[in-house]
Amino acid sequence: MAAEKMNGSDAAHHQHRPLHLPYLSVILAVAVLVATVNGGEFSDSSAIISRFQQYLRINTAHPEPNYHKAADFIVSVANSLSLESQILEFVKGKPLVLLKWPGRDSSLPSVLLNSHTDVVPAEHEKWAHAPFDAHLDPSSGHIYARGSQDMKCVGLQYLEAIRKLQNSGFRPLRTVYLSFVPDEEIGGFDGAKKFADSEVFKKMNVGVVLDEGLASPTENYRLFYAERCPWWLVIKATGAPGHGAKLYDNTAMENLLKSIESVRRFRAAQFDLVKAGLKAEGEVISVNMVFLKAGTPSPSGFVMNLQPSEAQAGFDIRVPPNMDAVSLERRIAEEWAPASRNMTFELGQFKHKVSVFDKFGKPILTSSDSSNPWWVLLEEAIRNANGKLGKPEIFPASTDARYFRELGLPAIGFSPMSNTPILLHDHNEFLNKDEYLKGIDIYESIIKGYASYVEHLKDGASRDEL
Ligand SMILES: CSCC[C@H](NC(C)=O)C(=O)O
Ligand SMILES: [Zn+2]
Ligand SMILES: [Zn+2]
Repeated sequence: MAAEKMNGSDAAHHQHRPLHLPYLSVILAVAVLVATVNGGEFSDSSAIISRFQQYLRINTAHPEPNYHKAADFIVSVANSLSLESQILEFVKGKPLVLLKWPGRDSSLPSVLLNSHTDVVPAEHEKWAHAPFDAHLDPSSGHIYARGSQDMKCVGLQYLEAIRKLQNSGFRPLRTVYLSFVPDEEIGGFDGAKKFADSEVFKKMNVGVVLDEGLASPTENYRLFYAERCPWWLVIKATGAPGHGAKLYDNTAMENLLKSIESVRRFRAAQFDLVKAGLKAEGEVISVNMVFLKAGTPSPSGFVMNLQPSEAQAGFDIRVPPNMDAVSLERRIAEEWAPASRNMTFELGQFKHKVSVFDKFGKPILTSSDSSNPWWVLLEEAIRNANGKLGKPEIFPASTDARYFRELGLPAIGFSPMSNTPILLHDHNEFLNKDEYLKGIDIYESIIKGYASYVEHLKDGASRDEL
Protein backbone atom coordinates (compact mmCIF):
# COMPACT_ATOMS: atom_id res chain seq x y z
CA MET A 1 0.00 0.00 0.00
CA ALA A 2 2.77 2.34 0.98
CA ALA A 3 4.61 1.71 -2.27
CA GLU A 4 1.46 2.24 -4.33
CA LYS A 5 0.86 5.51 -2.64
CA MET A 6 4.37 6.63 -3.21
CA ASN A 7 4.23 5.73 -6.91
CA GLY A 8 0.91 7.47 -7.29
CA SER A 9 2.09 10.70 -5.78
CA ASP A 10 5.37 10.43 -7.67
CA ALA A 11 3.59 10.11 -11.02
CA ALA A 12 1.39 13.09 -10.20
CA HIS A 13 4.43 15.05 -9.22
CA HIS A 14 6.02 14.42 -12.62
CA GLN A 15 2.99 15.56 -14.56
CA HIS A 16 3.70 19.14 -13.64
CA ARG A 17 7.35 19.21 -14.64
CA PRO A 18 8.74 19.70 -18.15
CA LEU A 19 11.14 16.90 -19.22
CA HIS A 20 14.55 18.46 -19.73
CA LEU A 21 17.16 16.51 -21.80
CA PRO A 22 19.68 15.84 -18.98
CA TYR A 23 16.82 14.62 -16.83
CA LEU A 24 15.67 12.26 -19.62
CA SER A 25 19.15 10.76 -19.97
CA VAL A 26 19.22 9.95 -16.26
CA ILE A 27 15.86 8.15 -16.61
CA LEU A 28 17.15 6.20 -19.60
CA ALA A 29 20.37 5.26 -17.83
CA VAL A 30 18.41 4.00 -14.83
CA ALA A 31 16.07 2.04 -17.13
CA VAL A 32 19.01 0.32 -18.85
CA LEU A 33 20.61 -0.43 -15.48
CA VAL A 34 17.37 -1.94 -14.19
CA ALA A 35 17.00 -4.05 -17.37
CA THR A 36 20.58 -5.30 -17.02
CA VAL A 37 20.37 -6.15 -13.35
CA ASN A 38 16.80 -7.47 -13.60
CA GLY A 39 17.55 -10.81 -15.28
CA GLY A 40 19.94 -9.21 -17.78
CA GLU A 41 17.80 -10.37 -20.73
CA PHE A 42 18.90 -7.54 -23.01
CA SER A 43 22.63 -7.76 -22.39
CA ASP A 44 22.59 -11.60 -22.28
CA SER A 45 21.08 -12.05 -25.70
CA SER A 46 23.30 -9.49 -27.37
CA ALA A 47 26.39 -11.17 -25.87
CA ILE A 48 25.07 -14.56 -27.02
CA ILE A 49 24.52 -13.31 -30.57
CA SER A 50 27.89 -11.65 -30.67
CA ARG A 51 29.61 -14.93 -29.64
CA PHE A 52 27.72 -16.70 -32.46
CA GLN A 53 28.91 -14.05 -34.92
CA GLN A 54 32.48 -14.44 -33.68
CA TYR A 55 32.41 -18.18 -34.40
CA LEU A 56 30.79 -17.64 -37.82
CA ARG A 57 33.50 -15.14 -38.76
CA ILE A 58 36.20 -17.80 -38.50
CA ASN A 59 36.66 -19.09 -42.02
CA THR A 60 36.64 -22.87 -41.74
CA ALA A 61 35.66 -23.50 -45.35
CA HIS A 62 37.31 -26.25 -47.34
CA PRO A 63 39.82 -26.61 -48.85
CA GLU A 64 41.75 -24.57 -46.26
CA PRO A 65 39.70 -24.46 -43.08
CA ASN A 66 41.22 -22.42 -40.27
CA TYR A 67 40.71 -25.19 -37.75
CA HIS A 68 43.13 -23.88 -35.14
CA LYS A 69 41.39 -20.54 -34.87
CA ALA A 70 38.04 -22.30 -34.45
CA ALA A 71 39.53 -24.65 -31.83
CA ASP A 72 41.01 -21.72 -29.89
CA PHE A 73 37.65 -19.96 -29.93
CA ILE A 74 35.78 -23.03 -28.67
CA VAL A 75 38.33 -23.58 -25.90
CA SER A 76 38.03 -19.94 -24.82
CA VAL A 77 34.24 -20.28 -24.54
CA ALA A 78 34.70 -23.59 -22.69
CA ASN A 79 37.10 -21.91 -20.26
CA SER A 80 34.51 -19.27 -19.47
CA LEU A 81 32.24 -22.15 -18.41
CA SER A 82 35.00 -24.00 -16.51
CA LEU A 83 34.57 -27.07 -18.73
CA GLU A 84 37.46 -29.49 -19.05
CA SER A 85 38.95 -29.31 -22.52
CA GLN A 86 41.43 -31.20 -24.64
CA ILE A 87 42.49 -31.01 -28.24
CA LEU A 88 42.87 -34.32 -30.05
CA GLU A 89 44.79 -34.30 -33.29
CA PHE A 90 44.20 -37.70 -34.90
CA VAL A 91 45.56 -36.14 -38.09
CA LYS A 92 48.04 -33.29 -37.95
CA GLY A 93 46.44 -29.92 -38.67
CA LYS A 94 42.92 -31.24 -37.98
CA PRO A 95 42.20 -30.54 -34.31
CA LEU A 96 39.16 -32.02 -32.62
CA VAL A 97 38.07 -30.22 -29.46
CA LEU A 98 36.67 -32.44 -26.73
CA LEU A 99 34.95 -30.77 -23.77
CA LYS A 100 33.71 -32.37 -20.59
CA TRP A 101 31.13 -31.25 -18.05
CA PRO A 102 31.63 -33.88 -15.36
CA GLY A 103 28.55 -35.53 -13.94
CA ARG A 104 27.94 -36.44 -10.30
CA ASP A 105 27.87 -40.15 -11.15
CA SER A 106 30.78 -41.00 -13.44
CA SER A 107 29.66 -44.64 -13.63
CA LEU A 108 26.61 -43.72 -15.74
CA PRO A 109 26.92 -43.72 -19.55
CA SER A 110 27.62 -40.20 -20.74
CA VAL A 111 25.89 -37.90 -23.21
CA LEU A 112 27.81 -36.74 -26.29
CA LEU A 113 26.85 -33.53 -28.11
CA ASN A 114 28.62 -33.53 -31.46
CA SER A 115 29.07 -30.77 -34.03
CA HIS A 116 31.47 -30.18 -36.90
CA THR A 117 33.62 -27.08 -37.19
CA ASP A 118 34.17 -27.15 -40.96
CA VAL A 119 31.86 -25.59 -43.54
CA VAL A 120 31.48 -25.93 -47.29
CA PRO A 121 32.98 -23.22 -49.52
CA ALA A 122 30.85 -20.23 -50.59
CA GLU A 123 30.74 -18.34 -53.87
CA HIS A 124 31.32 -14.97 -52.23
CA GLU A 125 30.18 -12.83 -55.17
CA LYS A 126 26.78 -14.56 -55.23
CA TRP A 127 25.91 -13.68 -51.65
CA ALA A 128 24.02 -10.53 -50.61
CA HIS A 129 26.32 -10.26 -47.56
CA ALA A 130 29.85 -11.63 -47.36
CA PRO A 131 29.65 -15.24 -46.11
CA PHE A 132 32.17 -14.74 -43.29
CA ASP A 133 30.94 -11.33 -42.08
CA ALA A 134 28.05 -12.81 -40.09
CA HIS A 135 25.98 -9.76 -40.98
CA LEU A 136 22.91 -9.27 -38.78
CA ASP A 137 20.14 -7.66 -40.78
CA PRO A 138 18.52 -5.21 -38.35
CA SER A 139 15.04 -5.36 -39.86
CA SER A 140 14.65 -9.13 -40.26
CA GLY A 141 17.03 -10.34 -37.53
CA HIS A 142 18.62 -12.81 -39.97
CA ILE A 143 22.29 -13.60 -39.46
CA TYR A 144 23.88 -14.35 -42.83
CA ALA A 145 26.91 -16.64 -42.81
CA ARG A 146 28.24 -19.90 -44.16
CA GLY A 147 27.78 -22.30 -41.26
CA SER A 148 24.89 -20.38 -39.69
CA GLN A 149 22.67 -23.45 -40.27
CA ASP A 150 25.33 -26.09 -40.96
CA MET A 151 26.29 -26.31 -38.16
CA LYS A 152 28.09 -23.70 -36.12
CA CYS A 153 24.71 -22.74 -34.65
CA VAL A 154 24.32 -26.12 -32.97
CA GLY A 155 27.87 -26.26 -31.58
CA LEU A 156 27.53 -22.93 -29.86
CA GLN A 157 23.92 -23.47 -28.79
CA TYR A 158 25.10 -26.51 -26.79
CA LEU A 159 27.58 -24.26 -24.96
CA GLU A 160 25.10 -21.43 -24.40
CA ALA A 161 22.59 -23.91 -23.00
CA ILE A 162 25.23 -25.17 -20.58
CA ARG A 163 25.90 -21.55 -19.52
CA LYS A 164 22.20 -21.10 -18.74
CA LEU A 165 22.02 -24.37 -16.84
CA GLN A 166 25.08 -23.43 -14.79
CA ASN A 167 23.58 -20.03 -14.01
CA SER A 168 20.42 -21.74 -12.78
CA GLY A 169 22.50 -23.87 -10.42
CA PHE A 170 21.95 -27.15 -12.33
CA ARG A 171 24.56 -29.88 -11.89
CA PRO A 172 24.52 -32.88 -14.26
CA LEU A 173 24.15 -36.40 -12.94
CA ARG A 174 25.60 -37.89 -16.13
CA THR A 175 28.75 -36.51 -17.66
CA VAL A 176 28.13 -34.38 -20.73
CA TYR A 177 30.79 -34.35 -23.46
CA LEU A 178 30.92 -31.99 -26.41
CA SER A 179 32.96 -32.81 -29.51
CA PHE A 180 33.82 -30.22 -32.16
CA VAL A 181 35.08 -32.30 -35.04
CA PRO A 182 36.84 -31.44 -38.32
CA ASP A 183 36.19 -32.67 -41.85
CA GLU A 184 32.52 -33.70 -41.73
CA GLU A 185 31.93 -32.01 -45.07
CA ILE A 186 34.53 -34.19 -46.76
CA GLY A 187 33.48 -37.50 -45.24
CA GLY A 188 34.62 -37.29 -41.63
CA PHE A 189 37.35 -39.92 -42.10
CA ASP A 190 39.98 -37.77 -40.32
CA GLY A 191 37.47 -36.45 -37.81
CA ALA A 192 34.46 -38.24 -36.34
CA LYS A 193 35.45 -41.63 -37.78
CA LYS A 194 38.88 -41.63 -36.09
CA PHE A 195 37.32 -40.26 -32.91
CA ALA A 196 34.61 -42.95 -32.79
CA ASP A 197 37.27 -45.64 -33.28
CA SER A 198 39.64 -44.22 -30.65
CA GLU A 199 40.58 -45.38 -27.14
CA VAL A 200 39.62 -41.91 -25.86
CA PHE A 201 36.09 -42.47 -27.14
CA LYS A 202 35.84 -45.93 -25.56
CA LYS A 203 36.79 -44.50 -22.17
CA MET A 204 34.06 -41.86 -22.45
CA ASN A 205 31.41 -44.58 -22.04
CA VAL A 206 28.97 -42.74 -24.30
CA GLY A 207 25.30 -43.75 -24.03
CA VAL A 208 23.74 -41.42 -26.59
CA VAL A 209 24.88 -38.97 -29.26
CA LEU A 210 23.20 -35.86 -30.61
CA ASP A 211 24.35 -34.59 -34.00
CA GLU A 212 23.10 -32.34 -36.77
CA GLY A 213 19.67 -32.27 -38.38
CA LEU A 214 18.07 -29.89 -40.85
CA ALA A 215 16.14 -26.64 -40.77
CA SER A 216 12.37 -26.92 -41.03
CA PRO A 217 10.30 -24.51 -43.12
CA THR A 218 7.30 -25.25 -40.88
CA GLU A 219 6.82 -24.76 -37.16
CA ASN A 220 7.73 -28.44 -36.53
CA TYR A 221 11.28 -29.35 -35.64
CA ARG A 222 12.75 -32.36 -37.46
CA LEU A 223 14.33 -35.40 -35.80
CA PHE A 224 16.46 -37.91 -37.74
CA TYR A 225 16.97 -41.55 -36.72
CA ALA A 226 19.00 -42.80 -39.69
CA GLU A 227 20.51 -41.57 -42.92
CA ARG A 228 20.90 -42.49 -46.55
CA CYS A 229 24.16 -43.94 -47.80
CA PRO A 230 26.01 -42.03 -50.53
CA TRP A 231 26.95 -43.95 -53.67
CA TRP A 232 28.98 -41.76 -55.96
CA LEU A 233 28.71 -43.32 -59.40
CA VAL A 234 30.71 -42.58 -62.54
CA ILE A 235 29.58 -44.25 -65.75
CA LYS A 236 31.83 -44.29 -68.80
CA ALA A 237 30.86 -44.88 -72.40
CA THR A 238 33.12 -45.61 -75.32
CA GLY A 239 32.14 -45.69 -79.00
CA ALA A 240 33.28 -45.24 -82.52
CA PRO A 241 34.70 -41.75 -83.26
CA GLY A 242 33.70 -40.07 -86.51
CA HIS A 243 32.75 -36.96 -88.45
CA GLY A 244 30.35 -34.60 -86.67
CA ALA A 245 28.08 -34.59 -89.71
CA LYS A 246 27.61 -38.35 -89.89
CA LEU A 247 24.66 -40.30 -88.44
CA TYR A 248 25.81 -43.71 -87.24
CA ASP A 249 25.13 -46.07 -84.32
CA ASN A 250 27.22 -46.84 -81.25
CA THR A 251 28.82 -43.45 -80.64
CA ALA A 252 30.08 -42.81 -77.09
CA MET A 253 27.66 -39.89 -76.74
CA GLU A 254 24.65 -41.91 -77.89
CA ASN A 255 25.57 -44.76 -75.56
CA LEU A 256 25.92 -42.39 -72.64
CA LEU A 257 22.67 -40.56 -73.46
CA LYS A 258 20.69 -43.83 -73.44
CA SER A 259 21.99 -44.42 -69.93
CA ILE A 260 21.18 -40.90 -68.83
CA GLU A 261 17.61 -41.34 -70.13
CA SER A 262 17.28 -44.53 -68.14
CA VAL A 263 18.63 -42.87 -64.99
CA ARG A 264 16.22 -39.97 -65.53
CA ARG A 265 13.21 -42.30 -65.74
CA PHE A 266 14.25 -43.93 -62.48
CA ARG A 267 14.83 -40.53 -60.86
CA ALA A 268 11.42 -39.27 -61.94
CA ALA A 269 9.68 -42.37 -60.56
CA GLN A 270 11.38 -41.93 -57.18
CA PHE A 271 10.67 -38.21 -57.12
CA ASP A 272 7.00 -38.84 -57.99
CA LEU A 273 6.65 -40.91 -54.81
CA VAL A 274 7.82 -37.90 -52.81
CA LYS A 275 5.69 -35.42 -54.76
CA ALA A 276 2.62 -37.60 -54.22
CA GLY A 277 3.31 -37.62 -50.49
CA LEU A 278 3.71 -41.42 -50.50
CA LYS A 279 7.31 -41.35 -49.32
CA ALA A 280 9.46 -38.88 -47.41
CA GLU A 281 12.59 -37.47 -48.98
CA GLY A 282 14.86 -39.84 -47.04
CA GLU A 283 12.81 -42.93 -47.98
CA VAL A 284 13.50 -42.95 -51.72
CA ILE A 285 16.68 -43.38 -53.74
CA SER A 286 17.81 -40.01 -55.06
CA VAL A 287 19.93 -39.80 -58.21
CA ASN A 288 21.32 -36.51 -59.46
CA MET A 289 23.72 -36.02 -62.33
CA VAL A 290 26.57 -33.88 -61.05
CA PHE A 291 28.96 -33.83 -64.00
CA LEU A 292 29.28 -34.56 -67.69
CA LYS A 293 32.67 -34.97 -69.27
CA ALA A 294 33.15 -35.40 -73.01
CA GLY A 295 34.37 -33.68 -76.14
CA THR A 296 37.71 -32.85 -77.70
CA PRO A 297 39.07 -29.53 -76.37
CA SER A 298 40.29 -26.86 -78.80
CA PRO A 299 41.73 -23.35 -78.18
CA SER A 300 38.29 -21.84 -78.71
CA GLY A 301 36.35 -24.41 -76.67
CA PHE A 302 35.61 -27.79 -78.23
CA VAL A 303 36.15 -29.33 -81.67
CA MET A 304 32.65 -29.23 -83.16
CA ASN A 305 32.91 -31.62 -86.11
CA LEU A 306 34.32 -34.59 -84.23
CA GLN A 307 32.22 -37.16 -82.36
CA PRO A 308 34.37 -38.20 -79.36
CA SER A 309 35.26 -41.81 -78.56
CA GLU A 310 34.72 -41.41 -74.79
CA ALA A 311 32.11 -39.78 -72.56
CA GLN A 312 31.44 -39.86 -68.82
CA ALA A 313 28.76 -38.81 -66.38
CA GLY A 314 28.83 -38.62 -62.59
CA PHE A 315 25.86 -39.18 -60.29
CA ASP A 316 25.31 -38.52 -56.61
CA ILE A 317 23.06 -41.37 -55.48
CA ARG A 318 21.64 -41.68 -51.96
CA VAL A 319 20.35 -45.04 -50.77
CA PRO A 320 18.00 -45.37 -47.76
CA PRO A 321 19.12 -47.83 -45.10
CA ASN A 322 16.31 -50.33 -45.72
CA MET A 323 16.78 -50.53 -49.53
CA ASP A 324 17.84 -53.58 -51.46
CA ALA A 325 21.38 -52.54 -52.39
CA VAL A 326 21.99 -55.66 -54.46
CA SER A 327 19.16 -54.89 -56.85
CA LEU A 328 20.34 -51.30 -57.27
CA GLU A 329 23.82 -52.49 -58.13
CA ARG A 330 22.28 -54.90 -60.65
CA ARG A 331 20.28 -52.07 -62.18
CA ILE A 332 23.48 -50.04 -62.57
CA ALA A 333 25.30 -52.94 -64.22
CA GLU A 334 22.40 -54.00 -66.48
CA GLU A 335 20.57 -50.76 -67.34
CA TRP A 336 22.75 -47.76 -66.59
CA ALA A 337 26.17 -49.04 -67.62
CA PRO A 338 25.68 -52.28 -69.58
CA ALA A 339 28.81 -53.83 -71.04
CA SER A 340 26.68 -54.63 -74.11
CA ARG A 341 26.63 -50.87 -74.84
CA ASN A 342 30.41 -50.50 -74.33
CA MET A 343 29.93 -49.08 -70.88
CA THR A 344 31.75 -49.44 -67.57
CA PHE A 345 31.10 -47.94 -64.14
CA GLU A 346 32.83 -47.14 -60.87
CA LEU A 347 31.22 -46.66 -57.49
CA GLY A 348 33.26 -44.09 -55.58
CA GLN A 349 34.88 -44.39 -52.18
CA PHE A 350 31.75 -43.76 -50.16
CA LYS A 351 29.84 -46.83 -51.12
CA HIS A 352 32.63 -48.88 -49.59
CA LYS A 353 33.56 -46.67 -46.68
CA VAL A 354 30.09 -45.61 -45.59
CA SER A 355 27.88 -48.46 -44.68
CA VAL A 356 24.24 -48.40 -43.73
CA PHE A 357 24.34 -52.04 -42.68
CA ASP A 358 25.81 -53.50 -39.52
CA LYS A 359 28.01 -56.59 -39.50
CA PHE A 360 24.91 -58.83 -39.46
CA GLY A 361 23.55 -57.14 -42.58
CA LYS A 362 20.87 -55.27 -40.65
CA PRO A 363 20.25 -51.59 -41.51
CA ILE A 364 21.82 -49.18 -39.03
CA LEU A 365 18.99 -47.25 -37.42
CA THR A 366 18.33 -45.58 -34.10
CA SER A 367 14.98 -46.62 -32.65
CA SER A 368 12.49 -43.80 -32.78
CA ASP A 369 9.85 -45.25 -30.48
CA SER A 370 9.28 -46.04 -26.81
CA SER A 371 11.91 -48.80 -26.92
CA ASN A 372 14.52 -46.05 -26.96
CA PRO A 373 14.37 -43.95 -23.77
CA TRP A 374 16.70 -41.34 -25.32
CA TRP A 375 14.20 -40.77 -28.13
CA VAL A 376 11.33 -40.41 -25.68
CA LEU A 377 13.35 -38.06 -23.47
CA LEU A 378 14.33 -35.92 -26.43
CA GLU A 379 10.75 -35.53 -27.61
CA GLU A 380 9.61 -34.73 -24.07
CA ALA A 381 12.36 -32.17 -23.56
CA ILE A 382 11.56 -30.40 -26.83
CA ARG A 383 7.86 -30.30 -26.06
CA ASN A 384 8.57 -29.07 -22.50
CA ALA A 385 10.38 -26.13 -24.08
CA ASN A 386 7.33 -25.40 -26.29
CA GLY A 387 8.84 -26.96 -29.40
CA LYS A 388 6.63 -28.83 -31.87
CA LEU A 389 7.75 -31.99 -33.66
CA GLY A 390 7.20 -33.62 -37.03
CA LYS A 391 7.44 -37.35 -37.82
CA PRO A 392 10.83 -39.07 -37.30
CA GLU A 393 12.82 -38.94 -40.54
CA ILE A 394 15.74 -40.47 -42.40
CA PHE A 395 18.38 -37.82 -43.05
CA PRO A 396 18.61 -37.42 -46.83
CA ALA A 397 22.38 -36.86 -46.90
CA SER A 398 25.24 -38.02 -44.68
CA THR A 399 26.31 -36.90 -41.24
CA ASP A 400 28.91 -37.96 -38.70
CA ALA A 401 26.11 -39.66 -36.75
CA ARG A 402 26.67 -42.77 -38.87
CA TYR A 403 30.05 -43.40 -37.23
CA PHE A 404 28.42 -43.50 -33.81
CA ARG A 405 25.48 -45.59 -35.02
CA GLU A 406 27.97 -48.06 -36.51
CA LEU A 407 29.23 -48.65 -32.95
CA GLY A 408 25.69 -49.58 -31.95
CA LEU A 409 25.04 -46.29 -30.16
CA PRO A 410 21.77 -44.38 -30.45
CA ALA A 411 22.50 -41.20 -32.41
CA ILE A 412 19.84 -38.62 -33.18
CA GLY A 413 20.08 -35.81 -35.74
CA PHE A 414 18.57 -32.53 -34.58
CA SER A 415 19.20 -28.86 -35.36
CA PRO A 416 16.63 -26.60 -33.69
CA MET A 417 15.58 -24.40 -36.61
CA SER A 418 11.84 -24.09 -37.21
CA ASN A 419 10.15 -21.66 -39.63
CA THR A 420 13.47 -21.50 -41.48
CA PRO A 421 14.19 -22.24 -45.16
CA ILE A 422 16.69 -25.08 -45.73
CA LEU A 423 19.82 -23.25 -46.83
CA LEU A 424 22.66 -25.58 -45.98
CA HIS A 425 25.31 -25.45 -48.73
CA ASP A 426 23.25 -22.71 -50.46
CA HIS A 427 23.97 -19.03 -51.16
CA ASN A 428 22.84 -16.59 -48.44
CA GLU A 429 22.63 -19.23 -45.73
CA PHE A 430 21.11 -17.56 -42.68
CA LEU A 431 19.57 -18.19 -39.31
CA ASN A 432 17.28 -15.77 -37.56
CA LYS A 433 18.63 -14.54 -34.23
CA ASP A 434 15.39 -15.28 -32.37
CA GLU A 435 15.33 -18.80 -33.78
CA TYR A 436 18.93 -19.22 -32.61
CA LEU A 437 18.01 -18.01 -29.10
CA LYS A 438 14.95 -20.28 -29.02
CA GLY A 439 17.20 -23.19 -29.94
CA ILE A 440 19.34 -22.51 -26.87
CA ASP A 441 16.27 -22.88 -24.64
CA ILE A 442 15.44 -26.13 -26.41
CA TYR A 443 18.93 -27.49 -25.75
CA GLU A 444 18.74 -26.30 -22.15
CA SER A 445 15.70 -28.53 -21.74
CA ILE A 446 17.31 -31.45 -23.61
CA ILE A 447 20.63 -31.34 -21.77
CA LYS A 448 18.83 -31.07 -18.45
CA GLY A 449 16.65 -34.08 -19.32
CA TYR A 450 19.51 -36.19 -20.66
CA ALA A 451 22.01 -35.32 -17.94
CA SER A 452 19.47 -36.08 -15.19
CA TYR A 453 18.14 -39.30 -16.69
CA VAL A 454 18.24 -42.34 -14.44
CA GLU A 455 17.34 -45.55 -16.20
CA HIS A 456 15.01 -47.86 -14.36
CA LEU A 457 16.63 -51.23 -13.97
CA LYS A 458 14.46 -53.97 -15.35
CA ASP A 459 13.75 -56.85 -12.97
CA GLY A 460 16.84 -58.99 -12.75
CA ALA A 461 18.73 -56.97 -15.34
CA SER A 462 22.14 -55.55 -14.66
CA ARG A 463 23.01 -52.03 -15.78
CA ASP A 464 25.21 -53.50 -18.55
CA GLU A 465 22.28 -55.29 -20.13
CA LEU A 466 20.21 -52.17 -20.66
C1 LIG B 1 29.43 -38.18 -47.93
S1 LIG B 1 30.44 -37.29 -46.93
C2 LIG B 1 29.89 -35.67 -47.11
C3 LIG B 1 28.87 -35.30 -46.13
C4 LIG B 1 27.79 -34.41 -46.67
N1 LIG B 1 26.92 -34.09 -45.56
C5 LIG B 1 26.00 -33.17 -45.65
C6 LIG B 1 25.11 -32.98 -44.49
O1 LIG B 1 25.87 -32.46 -46.62
C7 LIG B 1 27.00 -35.13 -47.75
O2 LIG B 1 26.06 -35.87 -47.46
O3 LIG B 1 27.36 -34.99 -48.92
ZN1 LIG C 1 26.67 -30.35 -41.47
ZN1 LIG D 1 27.10 -29.64 -44.75
